[in-house]
Amino acid sequence: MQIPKTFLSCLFVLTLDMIIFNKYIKKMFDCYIKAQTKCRCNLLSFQLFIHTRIIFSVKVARGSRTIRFTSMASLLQNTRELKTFVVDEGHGVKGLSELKIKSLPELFIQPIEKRLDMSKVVPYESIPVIDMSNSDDPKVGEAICDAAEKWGFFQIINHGVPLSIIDDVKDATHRFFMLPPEEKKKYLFKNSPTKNVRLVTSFIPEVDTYLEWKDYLSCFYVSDDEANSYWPSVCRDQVLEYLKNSESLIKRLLEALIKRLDIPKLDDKNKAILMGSMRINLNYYPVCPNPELTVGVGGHSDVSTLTVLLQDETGGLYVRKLDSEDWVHVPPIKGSLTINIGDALQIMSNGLYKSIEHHVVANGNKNRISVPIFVNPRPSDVIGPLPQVINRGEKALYKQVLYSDYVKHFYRKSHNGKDTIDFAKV
Ligand SMILES: COc1cc(/C=C/C(=O)SCCNC(=O)CCNC(=O)[C@H](O)C(C)(C)COP(=O)(O)OP(=O)(O)OC[C@H]2O[C@@H](n3cnc4c(N)ncnc43)[C@H](O)[C@@H]2OP(=O)(O)O)ccc1O
Ligand SMILES: O=C(O)CCC(=O)C(=O)O
Ligand SMILES: [Fe+2]
Repeated sequence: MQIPKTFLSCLFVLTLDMIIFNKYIKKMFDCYIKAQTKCRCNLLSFQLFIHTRIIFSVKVARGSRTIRFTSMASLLQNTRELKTFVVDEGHGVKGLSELKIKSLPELFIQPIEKRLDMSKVVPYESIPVIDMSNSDDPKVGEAICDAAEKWGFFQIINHGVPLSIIDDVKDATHRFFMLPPEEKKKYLFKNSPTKNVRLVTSFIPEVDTYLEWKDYLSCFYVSDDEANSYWPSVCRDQVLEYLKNSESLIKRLLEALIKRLDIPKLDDKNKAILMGSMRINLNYYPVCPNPELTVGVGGHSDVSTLTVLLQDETGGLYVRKLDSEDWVHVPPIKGSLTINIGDALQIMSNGLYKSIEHHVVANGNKNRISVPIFVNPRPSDVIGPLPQVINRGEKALYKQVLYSDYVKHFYRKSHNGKDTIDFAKV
């Protein structure tokens, strides 16, 4: 097979002596030719490591056949170059983690106050675990409302979402993140054909001064047709199936929660404001060289009505205990789901239910995934304390706000504990 002409116009950023270079370039061309003839890949990415200090990153794209050689030292020292590699080229922190770097680049070193202080973790406390097998039983409903008031977080077992569907969505998450960067890059906001699907590293890399050690794919559900057209095909069916299978669970949870707000049932009107839109994220937290210096996700509360969180068996999610400096670990329980109240429900319940700050630590040994379903009002809804709550004679603690304004406010700043809700305070 012929080597394409454009191969000759390569960009070299070399810190290598030419003898080593010649030896490895020959290997790379061999690899390229083999892969082109055997696999018929559109896009290939080879990364060869020499010692652990130098990386050759060879990218061969059908449209723009380019080869780029970058020294690992230069990549790690130059924050702009590193941000481009991680954020803009589809490598993500996963790509960085796979370079087997020995120490965390400065870009990811979080100020000490943003990291979780492990001395504040209390091992003897845990969030409630609720068995949902008999969810019509008033005692189960009471347990859900108590947990939402006192903890804002609880785990559920026997929730009715089949284990096979849960396993499929976990596999699908791994499949998506295993895609080569050239493939994942298609879902970066700047390339995605829809604003409802976006692949991101950290939280808001444009705003975060120090990046978080997390990649995520965020999909806002509009319709099956839209999902079929735009969601990544390697995970789309499993993610949709998981969303569909969670719907009845979400309704049962909301039905239980609104009873304590003097709302007898979930009708079309309150259903729209409580669960009118869904966003599902696939979170990937790769192995980190210095987990103690960074965060997976910094302390934040969700802006949802409620969140249904699926975590794998790794652990690492911590929840702040209500009105306290203590933190509690959420241990993985096989087949369980974690539920947390978001800001929208804290606002609608006039503070009865608590949207609690939570935090994910980075891990030095294992890649971790999690899949939150954010159950939300519709962007066009105006939210505020519900009339049924105010009719009980309570003073409104929150203003009426357009939900999309609230969410945009959340997405314009880095994580900072519970500060988003100030936007809606009276
Ligand atoms: C991601 O890491 C996280 C997430 C979280 C917790 C997340 C949640 O609780 S998600 C629940 C969010 N709620 C919804 O998505 C429900 C309703 N959706 C909306 O209200 C709208 O879709 C919208 C988000 C407001 C977007 O409105 P629209 O005007 O149609 O769309 P855009 O113009 O594209 O976006 C406006 C604004 O928001 C930014 N943005 C939107 N989506 C995302 C996203 N997925 N990731 C990052 N940023 C997003 C966008 O950049 C725009 O900003 P401007 O400043 O340019 O206005 C907890 C912890 C995490 O680490
Ligand atoms: O990964 C986790 O366990 C939690 C993630 C999270 O808090 C979020 O995506 O909002
Ligand atoms: Fe969260």
